Amino acid sequence: MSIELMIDGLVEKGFAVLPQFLDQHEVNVLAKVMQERKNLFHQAGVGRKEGRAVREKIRGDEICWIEPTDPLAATALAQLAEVKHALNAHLYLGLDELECHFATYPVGRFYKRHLDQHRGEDTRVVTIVLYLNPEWQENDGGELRLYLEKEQFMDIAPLGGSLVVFLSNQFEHEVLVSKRERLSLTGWFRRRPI
Ligand SMILES: O=C(O)CCC(=O)C(=O)O
Ligand SMILES: [Fe+2]
Repeated sequence: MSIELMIDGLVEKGFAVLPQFLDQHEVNVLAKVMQERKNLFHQAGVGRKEGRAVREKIRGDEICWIEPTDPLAATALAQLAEVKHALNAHLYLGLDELECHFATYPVGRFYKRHLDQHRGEDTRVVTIVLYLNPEWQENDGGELRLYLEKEQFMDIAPLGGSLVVFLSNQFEHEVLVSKRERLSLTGWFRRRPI
């Protein structure tokens, strides 16, 4: 993995894509962990606090939160901790913990355009998405569409092992309809509340 390239991308554009951040073996391990925890997943919601609700026309993924000490996710979490250290060392972001969950989009599901940082007191600073689909094909859909300036956008296929990193308050994004079950580990590096 090339942390330098990631830092350059974040400084210049606010986002970076790192293909093969995780090796195929580790991708398979995590995909299997997801499979084994199938009955711990629940339908994801949108909104905050009392307003939080499941709205499948906005967001159709099912999620399962990951504890920082989860032994079966330890390799990936250690690599992500290195990412955090690099971000803090080079960009002085003051990132603290990683809040993360596994997510699965069953066939036909999507997540409409949104921003990850909620208005108000939210401390999510950097979004990371690590894809766990070993054999994703071009026509399987499920791309992450990242909105750039002037309504331009970039589509990123959820290829197994690739990591996408972006500043949470700067990029609206959406997940296009997935034609196959689509797996990922999604997370947010948070800043300590002041
Ligand atoms: O899975 C992805 O590509 C993005 C997921 C996402 O936007 C989210 O969970 O907030
Ligand atoms: Fe998002």
